[in-house]
Amino acid sequence: MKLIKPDILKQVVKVRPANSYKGTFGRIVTIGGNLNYGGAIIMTTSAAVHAGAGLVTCACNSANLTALHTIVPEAMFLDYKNRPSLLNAVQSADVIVIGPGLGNDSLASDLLLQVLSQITGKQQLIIDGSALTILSQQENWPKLLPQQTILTPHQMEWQRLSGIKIADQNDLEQNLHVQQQTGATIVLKKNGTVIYHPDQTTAKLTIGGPYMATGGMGDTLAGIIAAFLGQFKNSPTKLVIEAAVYCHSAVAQQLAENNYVVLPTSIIAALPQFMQKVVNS
Ligand SMILES: NC(=O)C1=CN([C@@H]2O[C@H](COP(=O)(O)OP(=O)(O)OC[C@H]3O[C@@H](n4cnc5c(N)ncnc54)[C@H](O)[C@@H]3O)[C@@H](O)[C@H]2O)[C@@H](O)CC1
Ligand SMILES: Nc1ncnc2c1ncn2[C@@H]1O[C@H](COP(=O)(O)OP(=O)(O)O)[C@@H](O)[C@H]1O
Ligand SMILES: [Mg+2]
Repeated sequence: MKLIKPDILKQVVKVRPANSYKGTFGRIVTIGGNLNYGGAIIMTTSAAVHAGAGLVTCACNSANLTALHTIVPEAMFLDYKNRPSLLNAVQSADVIVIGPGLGNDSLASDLLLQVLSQITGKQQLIIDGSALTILSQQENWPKLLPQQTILTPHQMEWQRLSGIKIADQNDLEQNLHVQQQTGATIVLKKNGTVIYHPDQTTAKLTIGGPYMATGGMGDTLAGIIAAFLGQFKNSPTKLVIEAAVYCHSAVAQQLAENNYVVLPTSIIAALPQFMQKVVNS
């Protein structure tokens, strides 16, 4: 299996062209954040903004509006119960993230199914958090996935989806067998995250560590992947996803030199400087 090396960042993160504008760097819609888990979608949204996404709209429970705009005023807001506006925003997005803090009530599963049926071949969809659990409850879920879907399960979410017990998830063949039924990219998150690409190649992360074991860490990764996909369109999707996964843990590892625990919000704040260092190096 390929190990993801530091030079992945230089291959993907490029100096911005002078004649660019916000539309050049991707329209992202993030969907999630119920009454209890507003922080999750705010972190996803903020991570996408700080990782360089051009325009980010967050669709969540309206109770989260003030917090969202206080933490990340660069993001736009949509009430996820307002179906026409949500579908409109989804239609014009380059990348959609669904799931962080979405919860698993009937509104949540309705939203997921509607988004799944609406995505076109030109868009990329990242399914994370609660949306993975909802997906695992659907009959023949692999067939519901549009082209260019990225699933970002932690080990329990992957167990729910694949039926493969956490203890057996180091078995590449078993994971590939399920992945092949989906056509999707699977980012199986753990200490030593493994990415299963649609062409059945795999790539392993060898950085990051237990200082990352904090709620919101995966929500943040989903936002970084979305931002990278939205803006680095000249690189192959495989490399862009690998670079995003590497970047998340590389920032964490750097912060861990002086911090016992690395907060997702600290990673988010450090992203712009970290990415500039990549292009300066
Ligand atoms: N601040 C917030 O609003 C937060 C909201 N969150 C959201 O909460 C929802 C539920 O997600 P959770 O992941 O907490 O709940 P899940 O029920 O999906 O997963 C947690 C369960 O899985 C088990 N588990 C086993 N291996 C694991 C592994 N490697 N990583 C994580 N869990 C493992 C845990 O012991 C626990 O029983 C998601 O929508 C998520 O986005 C979480 O991200 C935490 C922070
Ligand atoms: N011990 C660890 N070593 C390396 N990475 C870790 C460790 N613990 C957590 N992480 C990383 O943190 C993230 C956790 O994702 P997830 O469980 O979905 O978080 P949340 O849903 O709370 O945002 C993943 O990217 C995972 O790889
Ligand atoms: Mg998660």
